[in-house]
Amino acid sequence: MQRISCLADLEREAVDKLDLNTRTFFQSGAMDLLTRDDNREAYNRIRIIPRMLRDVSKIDTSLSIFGQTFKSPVFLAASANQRMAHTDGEIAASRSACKHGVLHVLSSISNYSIEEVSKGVADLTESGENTSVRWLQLYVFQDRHISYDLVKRAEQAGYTGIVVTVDTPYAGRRLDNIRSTFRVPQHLSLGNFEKYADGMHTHSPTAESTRLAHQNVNYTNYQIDPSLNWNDIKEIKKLTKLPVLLKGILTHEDAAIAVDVGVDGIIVSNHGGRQLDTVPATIVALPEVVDAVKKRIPVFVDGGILRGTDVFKALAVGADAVFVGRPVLWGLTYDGEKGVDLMIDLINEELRLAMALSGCIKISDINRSYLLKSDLYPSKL
Ligand SMILES: Cc1cc2nc3c(=O)[nH]c(=O)nc-3n(C[C@H](O)[C@H](O)[C@H](O)COP(=O)(O)O)c2cc1C
Ligand SMILES: CCCCCCC(=O)C(=O)O
Repeated sequence: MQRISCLADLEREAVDKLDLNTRTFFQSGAMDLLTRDDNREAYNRIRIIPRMLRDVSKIDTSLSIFGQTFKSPVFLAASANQRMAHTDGEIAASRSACKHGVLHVLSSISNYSIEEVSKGVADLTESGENTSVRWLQLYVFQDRHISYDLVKRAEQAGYTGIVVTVDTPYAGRRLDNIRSTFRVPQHLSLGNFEKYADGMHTHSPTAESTRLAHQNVNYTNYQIDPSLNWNDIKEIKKLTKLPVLLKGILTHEDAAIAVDVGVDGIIVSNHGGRQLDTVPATIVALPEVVDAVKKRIPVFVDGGILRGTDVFKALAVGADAVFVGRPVLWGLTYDGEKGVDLMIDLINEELRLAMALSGCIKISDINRSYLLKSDLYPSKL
């Protein structure tokens, strides 16, 4: 077997190990996969303009967000059902993030619960060497009590941020999942909802409803509430003292409203191309969001990030940090926690090298002057 030298190698190895059901769930995007693929291709079209002779013998990738320090700006995005990749699932991903001093976002639709993931990393933090920083990704369900309870449980279990996903009032039409009649394996449950399976919560997204949801293709059994709107965001803000971020913003108009309603951070995301096909690649949407936000709150981006140079480009445009989604699943599939360790090490090493070779010593040195201006897409402004 050849040595794994980059995240694309890791993806190839992982994909080889997966059955059709899991592989299509992880790889799928909406309709013709145009946005999923454009997320990557748009990074490839941007050129870096390097500077020389700047003593790059020491490179510092650390940064601070909401008063918390991280060792690298590459964070782990939320994805549902991570035990489909490896039996240790979300616990393995969170442990790896903790050891590397980066943030991990837990999906509402995780197999391990909010509390199980916290317990699963506790031994790493006991020595005081590591701090585990976890945020909860929140789907707002038709039974609002469930979503609000998830926020409270996250607070109690030591999570330090709430990421409300706003691009999923309905699931995107993922043709490969439809063709292969995607199913969550029978032995997996959705850890967060077991306590609501009491007959009182008829709108609880149980594992059974998830199975049905996938079979029904339109996923209505997930019970995500399509009536979600800006007033709900204000309610969620009132509910918690934790920073509340919106994931799925793609325009300067929505970014401006988000700042006005008091949101604490924005994740520019198209859900890895899984929702509305033909929306812009996220690196294309990023400049107008960054310009609208004017550094009042942090802006993050995800989608198609596979290389250290992609991370560099996103930071140069103005992202405070980036998230990787599928690469976490490739790492988990390849070798559980160790596979995620490998994924994080590889992309961090590439980022350090991209910084050194372009003459940037620390994260705050990276800015738009390091990108060829004509490669930055004209936004709709
Ligand atoms: C298999 C899979 C499951 C996902 N589940 C969720 C989820 O539960 N909640 C959510 O907000 N985003 C979810 N996402 C989207 C990711 O958080 C992220 O936006 C996306 O994967 C980024 O693109 P990338 O995979 O190209 O890095 C999922 C993505 C994948 C691939
Ligand atoms: C209503 C759609 C729920 C999808 C849940 C998991 C997810 O976000 C994904 O992309 O898959």
